[in-house]
Amino acid sequence: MESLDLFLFGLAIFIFSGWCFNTFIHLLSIFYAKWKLHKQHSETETKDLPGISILKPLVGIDPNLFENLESFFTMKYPSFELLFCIQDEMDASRMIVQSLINKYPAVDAKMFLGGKNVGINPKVNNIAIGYEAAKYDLILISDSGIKMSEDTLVDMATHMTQKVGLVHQMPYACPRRGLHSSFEKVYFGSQHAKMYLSADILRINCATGMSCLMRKAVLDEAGGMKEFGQYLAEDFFMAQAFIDRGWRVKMCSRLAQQNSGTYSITHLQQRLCRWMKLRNAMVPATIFWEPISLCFTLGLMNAWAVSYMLDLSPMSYLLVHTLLWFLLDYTLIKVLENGAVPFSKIDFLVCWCLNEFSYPFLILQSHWDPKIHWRGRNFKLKWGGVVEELYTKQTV
Ligand SMILES: CCCCCCCC/C=C\CCCCCCCC(=O)N[C@@H](CO)[C@H](O)/C=C/CCCCCCCCCCCCC
Ligand SMILES: O=c1ccn([C@@H]2O[C@H](COP(=O)(O)OP(=O)(O)O[C@H]3OC[C@@H](O)[C@H](O)[C@H]3O)[C@@H](O)[C@H]2O)c(=O)[nH]1
Repeated sequence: MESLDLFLFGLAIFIFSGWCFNTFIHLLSIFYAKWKLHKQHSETETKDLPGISILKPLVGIDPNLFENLESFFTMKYPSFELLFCIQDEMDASRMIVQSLINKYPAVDAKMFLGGKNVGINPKVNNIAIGYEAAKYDLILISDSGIKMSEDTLVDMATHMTQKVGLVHQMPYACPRRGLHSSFEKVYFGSQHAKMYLSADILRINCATGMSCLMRKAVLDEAGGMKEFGQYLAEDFFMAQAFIDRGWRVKMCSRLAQQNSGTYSITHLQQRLCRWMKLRNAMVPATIFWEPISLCFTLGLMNAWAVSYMLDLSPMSYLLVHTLLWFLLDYTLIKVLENGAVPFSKIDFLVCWCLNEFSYPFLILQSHWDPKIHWRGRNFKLKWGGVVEELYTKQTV
């Protein structure tokens, strides 16, 4: 009996320490975001910045594509080229790109059609020709849904100091209409931001590939696009290749403004579930840690722990815990917004609850259905992250 008591007491201490650690990284991420993000750059900083080849993989169109791509033509940066990689020759995005090239003749922009089969990852295949044609030593891979502000490239390039090999942007979202837009902001501005910022402080590889500036020579040394095309999470393996070679991977001070015109809560959740499947295969420790780092799971576990150790009411503890977590998340999103949050506190509460209650089901789904569906294609992931494509039998 005594040894069971000892075990339970030890377990309660362990859970309580996990809670303290989690609250510490929550606070740390807020202070780090306040210190790191939204830095201004002087005019003199922009001088002597190196040229950048920007790779834009495109497949299909959405209502905001023109606006998003146009933001690349209007950036303030000494020298850059835009390399639009269009997966399918008949793709409607071709017309949008052509009209922008005509509208901004002074901008160095080219189009590449059809990609090149270097592996399984369709995004990597799509950018492979543009990658080979890139004329600068730095390349920026930037997804189609990203909208750039005028000074983002300057911010990224100034982070590319001597020891740094890869500069990435933390994912966030532009304000759009409807609750689903607020939901996207709440997810990326709270749960995701806390982990992403903490990972950057602790130098854990967490780089998301939607906006990544990289030294091309290092990618070439690692095997080029052929090497990364075998993985679906090419972003994780690219960042790892830099770390393995002794380069620093750094987050910059501008957020990646996702502004796709096609968005809904279900669409976002399916995307998050796809990312979760990638994480489960590449970093299996997250299978254990991710579920218990959620507000209600950690809260319930710690409610038992504190009631066991201190004879506190688990219910009142759970209420205080949830309120504290909620307030920390709201503070974090305010810091990311660098001003007022563009929706009401009630909307925040609704989206926050929706995310906290639905996320455990996404975790279950990621294990239940391990196949990956991405833009109409199906893939099977192997442990380690290597992927193979699954084809559906066509019956005539
Ligand atoms: C009691 C508290 C313990 C805290 C443990 C936290 C474990 C959290 C696990 C996972 C959440 C990470 C979310 C990060 C966003 C990654 C987004 C993503 O999946 N992107 C993919 C698609 O672009 C990409 O291929 C993956 C890149 C990296 C995945 C690496 C995951 C490891 C993350 C570890 C984060 C630790 C945070 C620091 C906590 C101490
Ligand atoms: O078949 C495809 C799918 C996607 N893509 C391009 O890849 C980019 C990202 O696509 P999506 O927006 O569908 O996907 P995500 O935002 O979830 O991508 C994210 O997760 C998977 C990683 O490999 C990516 O680096 C990351 O950005 C877009 O620019 C898209 O045009 C292709 O070129 N071909």
